[in-house]
Amino acid sequence: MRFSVARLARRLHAIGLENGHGGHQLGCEEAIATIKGSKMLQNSRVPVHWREVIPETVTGRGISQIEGVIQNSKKLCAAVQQAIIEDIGSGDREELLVVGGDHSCAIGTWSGVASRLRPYGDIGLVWVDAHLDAHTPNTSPSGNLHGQPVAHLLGFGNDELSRIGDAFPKIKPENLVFVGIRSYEPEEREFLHKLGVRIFYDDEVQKRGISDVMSEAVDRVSHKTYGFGLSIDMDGFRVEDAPAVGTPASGGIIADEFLKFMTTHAMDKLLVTELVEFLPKYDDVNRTSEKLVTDLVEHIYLPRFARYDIAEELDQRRRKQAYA
Ligand SMILES: NC(=[NH2+])NCCC[C@H](N)C(=O)O
Repeated sequence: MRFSVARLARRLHAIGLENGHGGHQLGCEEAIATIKGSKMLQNSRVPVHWREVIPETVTGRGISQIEGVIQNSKKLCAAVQQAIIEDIGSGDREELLVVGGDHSCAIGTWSGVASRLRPYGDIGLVWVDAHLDAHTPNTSPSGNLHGQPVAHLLGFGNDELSRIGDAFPKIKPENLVFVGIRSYEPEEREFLHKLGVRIFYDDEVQKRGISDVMSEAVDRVSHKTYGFGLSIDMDGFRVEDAPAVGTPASGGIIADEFLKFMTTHAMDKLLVTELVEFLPKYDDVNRTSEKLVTDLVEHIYLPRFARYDIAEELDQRRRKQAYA
């Protein structure tokens, strides 16, 4: 049934988690309201149907937010599981987008997807980011939970957080790849290297180009899996392409080339996309980050919805400054 017939998906369903207290700076909790109200996104060719928006539970800042993140992760996981029960985000007709929030939301998102699809197979994950986000509470220098989702998804760290959805690790190291990495602490790099996780650092991306790297990344996470997820942190892109972030890092992915890849590579096994770390109050006068969020949604999903080759049309739309 899956992947054997042409996809005729018609709707993009979205789940939002309004979380921000896992971040280094506050403000990502405002991303859902901005994206929901975005005229650019409403005028895009991929209308978003909001299924559910989950308010954030706050218990503190830094590591004191861990109780809050446990609550938020459980709620987001349940919402994602329910969507997949309804055949949304499971590789069939209906597509699922999860919007954060700070990147700690990834624990809820991918725990929901992995636990629900476990009877069918493992899931893969492409983690597009400037950061590795692979600390445990013991190694994190900042205590911030947005720097810790990956370790928990691999089955390490806080017991409650690593057992959201079910008691098993959510991602196997061989089914995880990072793209665009350029800011991390030695402990998290060491941890991932020991597990044998493939990391495409920013210098490799600069050398090979994002298209070449992404096609290898997608191949790797598709190989032995039921399907894969895409977790996109806005700070993975160059600051000029995505200014509205709380932890910017120099270098980064050229958004235009990333978007072009999305229209030229089939990504048949993509299950769910997650967009995180958009911090609206830092957007510029042209609302460059809001435009990139819109472009990402259009470039990832329009090719999946259209029956004809959409690459050229998207190319033209991207170049048009009409939104600003
Ligand atoms: N999702 C993010 N923006 N993560 C940034 C993490 C920064 C740093 N490695 C930390 O643990 O605090």
